[in-house]
Amino acid sequence: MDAIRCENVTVWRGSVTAVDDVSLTVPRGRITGLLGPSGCGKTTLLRSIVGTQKNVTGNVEVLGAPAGSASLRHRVGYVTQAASIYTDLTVEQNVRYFATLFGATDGVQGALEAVDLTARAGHLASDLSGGQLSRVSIACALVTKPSLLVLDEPTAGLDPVLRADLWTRFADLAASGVTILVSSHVMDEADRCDDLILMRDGRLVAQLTPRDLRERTEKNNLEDAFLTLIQGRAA
Ligand SMILES: Nc1ncnc2c1ncn2[C@@H]1O[C@H](COP(=O)(O)OP(=O)(O)OP(=O)(O)O)[C@@H](O)[C@H]1O
Repeated sequence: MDAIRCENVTVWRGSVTAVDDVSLTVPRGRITGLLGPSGCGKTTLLRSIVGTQKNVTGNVEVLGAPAGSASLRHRVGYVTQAASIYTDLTVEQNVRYFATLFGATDGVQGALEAVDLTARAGHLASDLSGGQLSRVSIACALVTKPSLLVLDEPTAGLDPVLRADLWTRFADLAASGVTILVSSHVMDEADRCDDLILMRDGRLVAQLTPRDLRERTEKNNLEDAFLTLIQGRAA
């Protein structure tokens, strides 16, 4: 069974069709990258999948249940673009808070290690840099041990070493059976994914593997390949 099934999903935000008749599936236990230019509808689609988006038409099913169902709350982790943590708590207190809510306090140290924040565990979140705050958010999601982890541009603003570390961590999680859906507008991250969902102007451009994208467009560079795909569609 697929982790996510979207059928004819359309979302209006104000006068904008942020997601326009998108149908796709996300397989379990793999890393699926949701890629496309800024404003193409990635966040809106992710919000529809985790059940926080209003005005969604069509059908969104997650782990066999309708998106947003109460039964999914303990099974889906969502890391938003803006860090959603308590700035008056320390790094460790933030992670421990979410761990306690989900009955997973044994994973606190592991989650801190995964995002390389063990040395900052006792620091107040208000004293952290933007990149460090993002990493606390990721640790708060990791510690809940979700079956599906949805991450909205988690590597934005991180240095290349940390980005590489995080992608390795995502690969480890996927290998352990966790489904990962991760958005990015940086095409060089596409190579880290098993499958790609490419969007533009609210619409699904293609769903394929990085290898298929290269073969279909005869471009080795994935940024060029994406552009070629779009231009081919526009022609
Ligand atoms: N609260 C809102 N009200 C009205 N329109 C919105 C709102 N939020 C987003 N939009 C519009 O919906 C469209 C999709 O936005 P969305 O944030 O989903 O894109 P995105 O691909 O995630 O962009 P980015 O990569 O910059 O985060 C855009 O045209 C945006 O201007």
